[in-house]
Amino acid sequence: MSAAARDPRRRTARPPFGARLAQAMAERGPVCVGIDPHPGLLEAWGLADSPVGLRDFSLRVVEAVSGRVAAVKPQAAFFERHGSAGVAVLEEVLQALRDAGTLSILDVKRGDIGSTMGAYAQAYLGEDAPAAADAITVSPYLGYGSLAPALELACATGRGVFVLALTSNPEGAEVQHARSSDARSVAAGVVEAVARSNAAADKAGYLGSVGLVVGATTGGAVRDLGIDLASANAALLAPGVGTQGAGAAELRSVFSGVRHRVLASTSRAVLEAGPQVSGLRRAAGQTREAVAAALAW
Ligand SMILES: O=c1ccn([C@@H]2O[C@H](COP(=O)(O)O)[C@@H](O)[C@H]2O)c(=O)[nH]1
Repeated sequence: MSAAARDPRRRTARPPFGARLAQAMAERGPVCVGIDPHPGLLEAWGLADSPVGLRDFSLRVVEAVSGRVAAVKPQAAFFERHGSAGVAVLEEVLQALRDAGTLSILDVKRGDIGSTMGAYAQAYLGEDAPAAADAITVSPYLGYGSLAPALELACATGRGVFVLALTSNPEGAEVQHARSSDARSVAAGVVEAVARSNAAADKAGYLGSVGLVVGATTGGAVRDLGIDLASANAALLAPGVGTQGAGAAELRSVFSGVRHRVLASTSRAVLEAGPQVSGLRRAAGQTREAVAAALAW
């Protein structure tokens, strides 16, 4: 491979992630299905808790939902727990999604000092990286500026990032709801930073490629913290739908005024309908219909 081809910043003809996601949501609705191969789910599907079982599980999900939902979100942790063989399966799953023309959002929640963040960015957002996804989740809690290498590489390769703002777990509030001396909450600061990152796309009339993670379980936090989600020109990845308790009412209430930006994410609630591809497909379709109705899609 030439040095130019190895350069992870090599510009690509791929359209920006924000535009690709907006198109996928317009065509396939506002749902993302997670691939979370929990040991209990592998057992329930009659599969071994091994890289072989992991591969069978994940590729069945890809077969069931590709082309039927806007995006698929593999959870890296469930692959990494199988060591290097599990990571090889993750790379295969990401390739299968590419082959199927379905957007991948790799849930890795990376965040580190800028120089190390550059290496993470090359691993997941580099042009020819084996584990490249269309987008990844990142954590801004080492400072939003530390994410710059990921934002820059995503922009160069037509990929995206989703920045954790208000996570779906109850423990997130102790950090994300904290207020600084000017009374602004940490989460509101993250949303403002994302709005700045997406400003050029906004001006050009496109959805930005820097999304936000806002859990569907976060109740009145968006309102109580005075967060203006609409200002961010960002897709809103909303985990927490299904097993964590959020449904139609929560989606309507948390995302009032920004419903058209929401990409609702659900994993176990669909995966429990396996192991048959037909069952998974039916569950994903029902979720898509229910979420679309809730968000008046
Ligand atoms: O705030 C967040 C961010 C990410 N997640 C991830 O989404 C899925 C949720 O799985 P379910 O089975 O639908 O509960 C999982 O991979 C989480 O790590 C989240 O839940 N909340």
